[in-house]
Amino acid sequence: MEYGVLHAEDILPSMTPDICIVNFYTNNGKLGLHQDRDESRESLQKGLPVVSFSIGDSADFLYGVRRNEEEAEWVMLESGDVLIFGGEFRHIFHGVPSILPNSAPKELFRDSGLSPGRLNLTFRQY
Ligand SMILES: O=C(O)CCC(=O)C(=O)O
Ligand SMILES: [Fe+2]
Repeated sequence: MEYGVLHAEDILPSMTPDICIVNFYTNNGKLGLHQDRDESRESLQKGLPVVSFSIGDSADFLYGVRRNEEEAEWVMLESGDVLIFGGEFRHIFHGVPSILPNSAPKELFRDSGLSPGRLNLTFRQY
């Protein structure tokens, strides 16, 4: 992995998103390790990035080069975090094994009317 990069566009190809996939996780919500490969062959070959926005409760996020939870790396995604993967890591396996209930900023649910849980938006180019 590259560290110390200030701008994702310095290391990833730019894209114009035309797809947004919306996931909503309740307290027991989870998503198994998978690759995002429903986009066009060209998009996948170019490594056009997936841009993922997390809103609401925090989530454990696993990622790795194989579909193996034991080997996977882990990061916590909190409300407001933006995760981007593309380039040589476009085919990385990733998933959400668990949500941390009641971890969102309190004002969020109060002010937005969003149901308790975690909202994730991923933008991609087909
Ligand atoms: O909820 C997330 O952070 C990941 C969502 C995801 O991997 C997907 O929609 O393909
Ligand atoms: Fe995914």
